[in-house]
Amino acid sequence: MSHFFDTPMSVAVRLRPDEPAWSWNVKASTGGEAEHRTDCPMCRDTQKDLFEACVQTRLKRLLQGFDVTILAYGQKGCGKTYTMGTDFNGVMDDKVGLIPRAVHYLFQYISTLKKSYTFRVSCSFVKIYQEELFDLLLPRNNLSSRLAGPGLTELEVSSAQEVTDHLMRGFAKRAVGEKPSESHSILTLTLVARKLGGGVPTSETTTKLNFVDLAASGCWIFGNDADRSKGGLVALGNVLNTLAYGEIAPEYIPYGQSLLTSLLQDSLGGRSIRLLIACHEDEVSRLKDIIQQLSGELLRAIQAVAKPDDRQRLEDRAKNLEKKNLKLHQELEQILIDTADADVRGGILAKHIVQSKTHVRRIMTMLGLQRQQEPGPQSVQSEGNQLLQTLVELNRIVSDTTGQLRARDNLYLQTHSQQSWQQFNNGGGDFGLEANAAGPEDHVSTQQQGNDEYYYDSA
Ligand SMILES: Nc1ncnc2c1ncn2[C@@H]1O[C@H](COP(=O)(O)OP(=O)(O)OP(=O)(O)O)[C@@H](O)[C@H]1O
Repeated sequence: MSHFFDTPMSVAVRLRPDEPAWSWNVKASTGGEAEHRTDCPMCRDTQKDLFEACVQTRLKRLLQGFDVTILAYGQKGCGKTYTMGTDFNGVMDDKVGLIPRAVHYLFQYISTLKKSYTFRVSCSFVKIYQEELFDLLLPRNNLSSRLAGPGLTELEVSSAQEVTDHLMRGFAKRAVGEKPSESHSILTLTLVARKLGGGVPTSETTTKLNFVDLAASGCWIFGNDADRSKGGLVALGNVLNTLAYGEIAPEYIPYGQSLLTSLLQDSLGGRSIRLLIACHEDEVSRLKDIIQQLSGELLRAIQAVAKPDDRQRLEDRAKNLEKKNLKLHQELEQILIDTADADVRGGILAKHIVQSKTHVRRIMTMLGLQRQQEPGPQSVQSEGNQLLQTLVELNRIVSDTTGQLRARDNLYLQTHSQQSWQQFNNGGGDFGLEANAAGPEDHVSTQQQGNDEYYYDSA
């Protein structure tokens, strides 16, 4: 925290330490007629830093006759309770908020002044929910009680721990019935200081220290009355705005607009020091959260209305078919290596080619169906074309291999025939006519394997 102006009305902006730094000014406008602008320090500091920079010095003003009111304002979950320490759990660690720190500091401070003063400190703790006041310190039951006549419980306290014990008990009651974010809570310490002169009191000063953990708001406190349902927030804004004009007679300050402002009347105007801590969540983080939330909702909506994804299914099917075809191709190559008989090879080749053609036709049929609904996905077409290329290549291999095998067989037969004829001519004679009937030319087939039927027109 850089610096802080000790003025009657101050505004501090609190950002969580993990949020990115950003600068801003708070502008409190009253309809354009008067304008009060406060340069706010960056409050991404620790609880300790915040306390030391903003609260500590103000506590000393209590003994100078000033009421001190510290208010935490902001949207739901932005750290009002954390900042105030209203949810204190009894452990004084780094995370402890302003209230426990302040009461410890205050009791330590007044203990150093005992030679010149006597002190009486009392504590009250209330919540305001929908313009009703609930006493959080009534000892007789565990629930907060709506006030009806007798007035607030004020418990005398002589140590910081007594105050924090009351705070913890009261906070537990605050949470009963509705969410803490829907109610205001006010912890008030009333300090009666009697100045000693010659061992006897010579003067008496009564001052109040208020910690106000406001209900969550969705709007900035100044100049926006959209949040009227939160009751006191708008009234508080009106009071603070009016006070910002300067010297104004109390009857013109709209304290009566809400229970909150009525209760705090003495501590908001006159000789009071007010600190409003605007707890703020980072806008970028908030928008990111919204985007994430909307993305999730969109996805869920799509899943709810979408039919099964045919395109994906077709692509998966095409890939499976290509894998099968590749396997066939590998088997074929192995057969070509292993098999010596040309006719057997030819038969197996023909079978595989038929299988491959079947696969291709199935893919093409699926793609054709898909195209009737919308343009076929490029990836599926590309799969189909690749498979066709494979088949064309396969066909070429088959033709070449068949041709080579036949040429070899023909050569063999020719040679064999020539040998036979030679043998025959040389006088073997037993199979001469048959050998002539099955002349070498008849074994040579001119079978052609045209490629045309494998081409797929992807247009
Ligand atoms: N500056 C901070 N550093 C670390 N944690 C924080 C800080 N501010 C808030 N938190 C954490 O964020 C959570 C919400 O904070 P908190 O309850 O104080 O918000 P709130 O404004 O009081 O909420 P509500 O409006 O619901 O009452 C808590 O778990 C709190 O510990």
